[in-house]
Amino acid sequence: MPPPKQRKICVMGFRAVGKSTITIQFVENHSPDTYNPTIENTYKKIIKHQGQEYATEIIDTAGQDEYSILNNKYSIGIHGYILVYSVASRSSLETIKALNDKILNSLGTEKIPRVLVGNKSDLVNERVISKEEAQSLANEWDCAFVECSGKNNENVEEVFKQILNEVGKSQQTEPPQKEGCILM
Ligand SMILES: Nc1nc2c(ncn2[C@@H]2O[C@H](COP(=O)(O)OP(=O)(O)OP(=O)(O)O)[C@@H](O)[C@H]2O)c(=O)[nH]1
Repeated sequence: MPPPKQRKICVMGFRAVGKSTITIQFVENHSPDTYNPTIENTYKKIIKHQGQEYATEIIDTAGQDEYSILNNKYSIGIHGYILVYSVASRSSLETIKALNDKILNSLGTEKIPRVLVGNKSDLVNERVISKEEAQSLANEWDCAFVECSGKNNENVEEVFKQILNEVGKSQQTEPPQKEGCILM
C-alpha cells in the first residue's frame, strides 16, 4: 500500500446539530451519552479508502452561528470541510449558508472540498429540510451531500468517505504550478 496521505478535516455548523456525535461515532464507534457543548476537539484516525490510507485529523469545532467570526486556524491548512446542519432545524441550514460564504471569502476561491451533511435523519416527524432542498444547495455549491444519523450510526462513514473523495478530486484538478515570474 502507498504511504498514508495526511488529511486535515474541519467539522463545522450551528450549535447542537450533532458535530461531536458524528465525529465520535466515526472515530470511537459510540455516541456520546450526554450533550456537552464543544470548545474544540481534535481526533486522529487512519482511514483506509479505495486502496489508500489517510492519516486523518478531524477538528470538531465549537457551534457557530451566522455572526461568528471564522477563526484563522479553520481556514489555513484545512483540506476539507464537513458542514453539518440538522434536518430538523431551518436556522441550522441558514447558519451553514453563512459559514460557507465565510469559508469561501476567507480562502478566496469556490473550489474548496466540502460535504454538506444533514444530520438527525432519524427525526422523521420533526424534519423541516427536505433532501431535495439540501441536494440542490449542494449542486449549487458543487459539493457532496449526505444525510445521516449520528445517533443511530446511519450513513456516518459515508460522510468521511465523501470528504476524502472531494479532497482527492480537488487535488487531481489542481493546475500544475507554473515556474517563472509574474508581471504585476
Ligand atoms: N435524534 C438525534 N439526535 C442527535 C443526533 N446527533 C446528535 N444528536 C443529539 O443532539 C445533541 C447535540 O449533539 P452534539 O453532537 O453534542 O452536537 P454538536 O453540534 O457537537 O454541539 P456543539 O458542540 O454545542 O456545537 C445531543 O443531545 C445529541 O444526542 C442524531 O443523529 N439524531
